[in-house]
Amino acid sequence: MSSLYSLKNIEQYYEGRRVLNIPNLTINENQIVGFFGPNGSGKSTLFSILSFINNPSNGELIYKGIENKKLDLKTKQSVVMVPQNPYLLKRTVYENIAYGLKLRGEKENLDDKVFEALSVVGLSNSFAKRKWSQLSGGEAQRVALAARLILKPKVLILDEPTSGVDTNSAQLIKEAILTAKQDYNTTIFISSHDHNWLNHICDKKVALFQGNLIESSSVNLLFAPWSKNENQNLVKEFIDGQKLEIQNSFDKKRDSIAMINSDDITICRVDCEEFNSGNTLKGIIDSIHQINGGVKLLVQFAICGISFNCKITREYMQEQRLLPGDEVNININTQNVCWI
Ligand SMILES: Nc1ncnc2c1ncn2[C@@H]1O[C@H](COP(=O)(O)OP(=O)(O)OP(=O)(O)O)[C@@H](O)[C@H]1O
Repeated sequence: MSSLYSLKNIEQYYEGRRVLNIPNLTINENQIVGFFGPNGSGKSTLFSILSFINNPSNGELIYKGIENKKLDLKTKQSVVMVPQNPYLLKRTVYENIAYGLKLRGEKENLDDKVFEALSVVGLSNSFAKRKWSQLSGGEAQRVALAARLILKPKVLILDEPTSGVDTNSAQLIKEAILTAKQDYNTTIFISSHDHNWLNHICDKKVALFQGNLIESSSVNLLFAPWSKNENQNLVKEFIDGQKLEIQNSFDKKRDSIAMINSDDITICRVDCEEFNSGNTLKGIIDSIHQINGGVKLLVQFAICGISFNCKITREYMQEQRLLPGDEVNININTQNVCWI
């Protein structure tokens, strides 16, 4: 797999304030990379740099081995973005989808290409003649996506593509993204607050916090509010009364965010007796799916609605008879927690 992007010491400043700081990031071709992090963490800023809309204040951005400032227009045009609130032209769906190709003077077989793009996003041909104003939020989002997919881009950047869409549209968007990866060899970057949806689609997940890249694989972020116990350690109190005490956290502020590596979490069936630590909680498995080419399984589970993940082997899953919907014991080793 060859590297498509290489970022070194990338910084973005707005009004004298640094909002992005990425010492090193390499992204390979034909990957789906998910970006997540709280509001204002720098996802859109990073996307505007990766799509060559903005030049970074400092640092080196290399795309296909070429410095960003030396890229030609055609190469830059092969990277397309669907922004958070995509704008549709006040015209028909057909004209919206055909617009990019027309602009590039590629008018051959336009009808077929528009219908193919519609079908990739799960919309029938009858949508072609609809006006932009006759679409639901989820349909408008998919039309905006179709308008980029028709260009068969080298890189497709999607800024929160599922915010405000229903589960059916989210599923259709997911399928369209996978088609782009498989059939057009597109590399895809997606930002989303929906960890479960991201886990099902991404080859790699990257967390951003206050402009810093935190982790490039599965990570668990536990946000405020925190309470303090008698040892002055921070304690997360879940709504059903369960508590998670973070060891050696007496010097941390109550608005801190705990970062728990998924390797520090072990799950076990309810009848398992191997845990004796006080930090054993109960949760429900949401999903189990393959990562790292099937070598490991990522288990997504929730403790009182708060999502976590950990990694297990297939053998462990079979031995423990773990399935989505199961209640499990969750042991969290809090000795290695990082704070951000
Ligand atoms: N043009 C701008 N001028 C000044 N500050 C900006 C500008 N664009 C973004 N910022 C600031 O940069 C920081 C990062 O913003 P950005 O939009 O990249 O975050 P985000 O992670 O995409 O957030 P969200 O999840 O809310 O979309 C924020 O503090 C924001 O206020």
